[in-house]
Amino acid sequence: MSTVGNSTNIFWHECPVGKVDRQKLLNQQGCVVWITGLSGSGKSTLACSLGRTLHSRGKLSYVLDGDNLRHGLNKNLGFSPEDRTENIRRVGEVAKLFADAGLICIASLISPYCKDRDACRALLPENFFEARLCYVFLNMPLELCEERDPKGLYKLARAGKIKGFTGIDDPYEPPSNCEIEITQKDGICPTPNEMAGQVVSYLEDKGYLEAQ
Ligand SMILES: Nc1ncnc2c1ncn2[C@@H]1O[C@H](COP(=O)(O)OS(=O)(=O)O)[C@@H](OP(=O)(O)O)[C@H]1O
Ligand SMILES: Nc1ncnc2c1ncn2[C@@H]1O[C@H](COP(=O)(O)OP(=O)(O)O)[C@@H](O)[C@H]1O
Repeated sequence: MSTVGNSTNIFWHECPVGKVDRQKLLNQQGCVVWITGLSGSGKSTLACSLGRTLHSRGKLSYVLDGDNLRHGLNKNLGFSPEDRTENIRRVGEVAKLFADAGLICIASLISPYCKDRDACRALLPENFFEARLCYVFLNMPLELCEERDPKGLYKLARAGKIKGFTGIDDPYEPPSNCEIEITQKDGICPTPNEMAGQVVSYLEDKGYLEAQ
């Protein structure tokens, strides 16, 4: 019996079918690929490209996209620092469940604050064989993201019509400890396929695309 947060008198129930059994069934290892970067840096594009590549190789993945989750699970959250922290915490917990289910979970959120990303890392500790987290920093310059501006949000933020927009009047704290960093080469952004290839190579090297 234990107390966790505000939950008192709670019990943990173990099920007979475990993560290792599920991983054998799927012939892969559950893990979390967490894509972080500015709005417009290409997070959703990479997430979809990676999901497609893994699917074509017979690997089961699921995309948790920040924008999409704000249509449901996180629809009561805004963009204050506290709400962003709660957003990342919830998605971290959901991603952990997906990884435990044996899936390759692709989380794609701005996740701008170091402390929130660190908290997710603590949730999925590297040395704990049941959980794995790989941060992918989509390190694209603000100028490029602003030039792309597919939703017109930078324009609204510059005009003062959106307050607290990441990169404009709310900070993006670049990660110093990410597993993969994707940048422009000679001023050219890698294609979505190339970006996905970089992540797939990492997953292959780690052995995550085979059962344990
Ligand atoms: N103030 C502000 N700052 C940043 N982004 C904003 C804001 N308001 C709305 N949007 C839209 O919300 C998307 C980001 O949601 P996330 O859940 O990924 O954000 S966060 O991780 O909680 O910071 C983001 O989507 P992406 O462009 O895909 O990143 C925007 O479409
Ligand atoms: N590797 C890329 N090369 C060229 N354009 C890209 C690339 N990745 C994304 N884009 C374009 O940039 C814009 C923003 O991409 P998106 O995936 O929506 O970013 P985010 O999810 O980070 O907001 C879209 O119009 C998309 O087509």
